[in-house]
Amino acid sequence: MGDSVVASNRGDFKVFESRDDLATSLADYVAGLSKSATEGRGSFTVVLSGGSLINALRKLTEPPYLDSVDWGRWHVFWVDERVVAKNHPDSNYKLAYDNFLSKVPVVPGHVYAINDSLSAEAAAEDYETVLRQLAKTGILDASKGGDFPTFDLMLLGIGPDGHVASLFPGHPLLSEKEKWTTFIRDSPKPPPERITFTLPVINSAANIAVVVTGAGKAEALKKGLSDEVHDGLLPIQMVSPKSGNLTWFADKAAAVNIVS
Ligand SMILES: O=C1O[C@H](COP(=O)(O)O)[C@@H](O)[C@H](O)[C@H]1O
Repeated sequence: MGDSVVASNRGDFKVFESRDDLATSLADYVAGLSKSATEGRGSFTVVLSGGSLINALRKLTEPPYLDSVDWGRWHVFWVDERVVAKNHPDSNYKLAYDNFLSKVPVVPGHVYAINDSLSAEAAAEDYETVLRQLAKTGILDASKGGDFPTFDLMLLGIGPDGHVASLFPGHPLLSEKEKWTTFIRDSPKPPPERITFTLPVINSAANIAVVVTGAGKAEALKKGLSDEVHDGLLPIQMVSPKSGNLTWFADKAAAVNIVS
């Protein structure tokens, strides 16, 4: 399949010859985590990003994954959402539904979309209430101690500026230490109003996969893998699971500054 694993002190870093090879390896990885979670706790809690990540999940909608994954035990969340209607072209829910969720037999009641009838602030509060309720019922693992839930898998993309979720470089939201979800009204990337998981929730996940494709992300990926600080840490540099695993999936174009 032409992939290589490159030494990194920031988790497992995998580089792929093509986006197709990356998508196959990502499908294997997600299916493996789904199997261990469903055979263990009985459910698999997976958090999606928007953007290019969704296309990288496409192999999961095909055999053998379509038939072998226990989709009925999946519970699906969003790491961030734009404050737009669910049928708006900017909606992360719409992107995931059209290209992924509508093609696999996930239970509709296990898909936790952000409420699109509320303001940014109210939608963030509402989503946190939903998550806290799921933590009480045991769907969401809150057994590890600490103040934050442990999602089985957090699937992240990164922007060319090094942003993750809707956490942007230099933004005060990067300092949030208590809330599970929060909102932004001045996102530098449109649309300006969004809600997002906070860094403590992201970093409490059992597994975080960062998926990076294309030459436009090469600089952000290089910085994301390094400890060097220029004008503060980039959001991607602040992604560092407390006790979980961090795995990077990059194509050759994105990894051009790291491997030759
Ligand atoms: O605005 C967003 O951007 C990031 C990165 O998107 P990409 O298309 O450059 O991969 C995405 O991860 C996030 O969920 C989204 O809201």
